Amino acid sequence: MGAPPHEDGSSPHDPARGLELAGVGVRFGGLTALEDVSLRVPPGRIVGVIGPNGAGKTTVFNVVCGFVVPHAGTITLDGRRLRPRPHRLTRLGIARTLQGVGLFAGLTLAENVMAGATGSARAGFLSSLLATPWAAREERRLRTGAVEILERLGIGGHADALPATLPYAIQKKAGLARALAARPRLLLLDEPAGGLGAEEIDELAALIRGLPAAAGTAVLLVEHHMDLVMSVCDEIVVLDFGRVVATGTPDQVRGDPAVAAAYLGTEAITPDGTPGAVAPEETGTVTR
Ligand SMILES: Nc1ncnc2c1ncn2[C@@H]1O[C@H](COP(=O)(O)OP(=O)(O)OP(=O)(O)O)[C@@H](O)[C@H]1O
Repeated sequence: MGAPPHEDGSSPHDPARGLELAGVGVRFGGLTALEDVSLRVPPGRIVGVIGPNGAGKTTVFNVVCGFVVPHAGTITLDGRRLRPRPHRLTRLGIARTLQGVGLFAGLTLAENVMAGATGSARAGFLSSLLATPWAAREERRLRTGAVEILERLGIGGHADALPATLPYAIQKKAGLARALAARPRLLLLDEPAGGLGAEEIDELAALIRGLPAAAGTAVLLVEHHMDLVMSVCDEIVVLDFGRVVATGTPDQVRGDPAVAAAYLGTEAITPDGTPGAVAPEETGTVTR
């Protein structure tokens, strides 16, 4: 057994723990967005958060990023209490992709990824300002690392292109590359399938599946697209009205009556993530 937790809810640093939310509660005025939410994302694992509209998925994402401060509970990363601030995430070992793309429009893909590695959009300024051999070497090193990541995601050929000149799916991958460049302990993926077609989502799923095992990264995925969630996640946490109603493997969650009840009475969620009145027995999907 490990050492006991500290008074503030944290434990001694333990890189095997990953992200943990314990008893997290969030209120917006009189509305309870999260109530007693606990979940764990161990290193090297992908955990998905799903739930009907308004269930609290984005709020989970926002408390981990520091956009929303919970009134109750604790958030720890590798045993250490997290008090996240959006501008300090890189330093805390956290990277995130955004619902849209969020790349710097004036920077090439490689420069965007370099910015992800340094936590600053000023990649390239260093050598132009200092003009020292050291600064030039450092920039070459960053660029080599950036191009390697882009190649790993299959978009190395676009390293010198500006985002707006590329298809949306490539821009989304570049957003992922930028997040990976920070070598995060925790990677937060916010609706990565948004705006992509079925084939592009399959490709993305394959990429996401390959991420954490290689780097030991903990991945938290918030996503509406059931097929992506079911195919990439090791574990799924289901929220309803801000509470965890089920946790388990994709198969366990699919067959859980509490999950079906949470989704009951609203549109069916089909495997391609589109709404439609499809019976669960026909599709093997969760309906609400
Ligand atoms: N900034 C805010 N101010 C007030 N209420 C909010 C705020 N953010 C979220 N809420 C409310 O908190 C609840 C949870 O919202 P949240 O966006 O986390 O749900 P969600 O599961 O991500 O929903 P969706 O699937 O529609 O994106 C909802 O009732 C929502 O209206």
